[in-house]
Amino acid sequence: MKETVGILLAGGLSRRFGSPKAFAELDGKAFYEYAYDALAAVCEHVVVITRPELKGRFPQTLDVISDSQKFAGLGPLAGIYTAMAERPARQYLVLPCDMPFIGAAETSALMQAASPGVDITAIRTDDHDIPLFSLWNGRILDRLEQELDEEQLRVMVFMAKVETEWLDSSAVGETDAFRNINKPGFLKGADEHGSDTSTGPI
Ligand SMILES: Nc1nc2c(ncn2[C@@H]2O[C@H](COP(=O)(O)OP(=O)(O)OP(=O)(O)O)[C@@H](O)[C@H]2O)c(=O)[nH]1
Repeated sequence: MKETVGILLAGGLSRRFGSPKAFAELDGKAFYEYAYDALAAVCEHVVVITRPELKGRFPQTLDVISDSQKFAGLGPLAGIYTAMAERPARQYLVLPCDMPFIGAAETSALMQAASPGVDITAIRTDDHDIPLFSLWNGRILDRLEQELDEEQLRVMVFMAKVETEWLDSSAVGETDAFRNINKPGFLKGADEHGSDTSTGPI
């Protein structure tokens, strides 16, 4: 079994962004490539979890899978579940495709700062929680499936039910690194520090 598998979440609808965020570009590099590089720097393997219609847009050299039929398109928690179920590992480092300012420095700092033995370690800035940049223990897979079977799809609700450690973002990186880009305007105004924490089933 692998020690750490990276889960690159790229199966959302990107309604607010208007086109699939994974393929949006910043300085000529696709968002998903930033996330992939940040995960690959510290994980033995990276799996991209996306929608069937987007699979062919990723390079064939990457390990790209779709949400399991049972929970397809039900949000990030469902994506994390499928990746965990299909790629057994002791732990998983999760990163969404819309946080292009997270790099190897931040993924490695999160891995080092996480306490051993907790179910999930995630980041909290002064003004918001970042549940999707997080480290998940593989032993919670059954619990996660149970939750989805009960149609509980919210990441934050799941995190409250298991042992989640919230790290202050200052232990992992500069506040600016934790911006997620949900709307194209946030990218254009990158120096305005725009980001949006309002989400669907998170
Ligand atoms: N695999 C998978 N990933 C998802 C799913 N829903 C959202 N994500 C990913 O989770 C992260 C956060 O998603 P959001 O920004 O909340 O949702 P979104 O659908 O991408 O965007 P909006 O339609 O604007 O809400 C992104 O990396 C998404 O690609 C899903 O059903 N399956």
